[in-house]
Amino acid sequence: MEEQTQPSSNKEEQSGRIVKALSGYYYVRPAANPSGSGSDIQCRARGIFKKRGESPLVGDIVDFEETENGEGAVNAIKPRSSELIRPPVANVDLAVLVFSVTEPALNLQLLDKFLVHIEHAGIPAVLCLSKQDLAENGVETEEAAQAIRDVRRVYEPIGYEVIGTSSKRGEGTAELKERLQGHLAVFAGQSGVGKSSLLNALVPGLTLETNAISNRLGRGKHTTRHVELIDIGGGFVADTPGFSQLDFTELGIEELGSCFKEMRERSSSCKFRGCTHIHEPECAVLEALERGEVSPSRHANYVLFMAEMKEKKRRY
Ligand SMILES: Nc1nc2c(ncn2[C@@H]2O[C@H](COP(=O)(O)OP(=O)(O)OP(=O)(O)O)[C@@H](O)[C@H]2O)c(=O)[nH]1
Ligand SMILES: [Zn+2]
Repeated sequence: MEEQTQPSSNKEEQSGRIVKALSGYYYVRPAANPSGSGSDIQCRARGIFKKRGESPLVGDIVDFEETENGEGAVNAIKPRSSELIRPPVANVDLAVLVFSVTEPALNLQLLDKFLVHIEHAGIPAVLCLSKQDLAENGVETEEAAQAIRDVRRVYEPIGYEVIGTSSKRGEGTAELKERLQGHLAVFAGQSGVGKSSLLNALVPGLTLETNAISNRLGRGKHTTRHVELIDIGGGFVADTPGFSQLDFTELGIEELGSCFKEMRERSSSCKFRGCTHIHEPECAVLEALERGEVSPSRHANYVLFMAEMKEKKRRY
């Protein structure tokens, strides 16, 4: 007991963040020296975690100490503000949902599905509309321009920030980088929307592979691919293809309504407790829908997800 409070000089306990996990090692960036990967300490986790059935996650803030062989040991994990299962990252406090205005075409149903998962995880979301250049001089210019207007009209009033970007032209990337300052963010979005291109635009010198086809054959398919945090200078981004296969297995049917912000806010005004906002009389959500204050596409997707969840429940 006594010894723990008297560390010898080279065993001083430090704090830091796990920025990478690979083959049983945790790479910790010391809080005192956050300058880059050169300062990372390759650590093992103490046996105590295994005994407790816990394991450190990328994103964790930890106490660690350096051991004799130039490596280190993780002694303690600080309480997490959030915990994602897939991708396995702790303390994510911002989700950037990336959707391209075209190629692939903007899919509001998928966007709402992402938002449900993010709301369920309790993480604030920013919507990033990528490939804006294609809305001006692409093959499907008019559709793309319309898609941008639709997203802003539907999502900004609910309280989601929308940032338009073009990695090709370097537009909006400074604004996005500014928004990421001080955060640990996760980028989510379907394959080919331009997530890697955005990260490359945000971080000078970063060279993530950017080609939808080779990604599909390569890293996008590796389910066991390790998670790594990218230091964007004043913030971190978890580079991970996770989130690609979204399903509702972790979500209870009764929780779905609370994952739609505009429904969550109105549900206390519904006549019935536990109102599903689908057929009940004096439902505040249905009334708002009637008045045009709740978006028809959002409500339709809510009804659709509800049906999907019920169907899944029947099958298992
Ligand atoms: N015109 C245009 N094309 C872009 C832009 N950003 C990305 N692309 C192209 O879109 C394709 C996919 O980009 P990636 O950055 O690999 O997309 P990703 O989302 O990382 O894809 P995955 O790794 O499969 O998830 C590539 O051919 C890019 O060149 C952009 O701003 N404008
Ligand atoms: Zn209701």
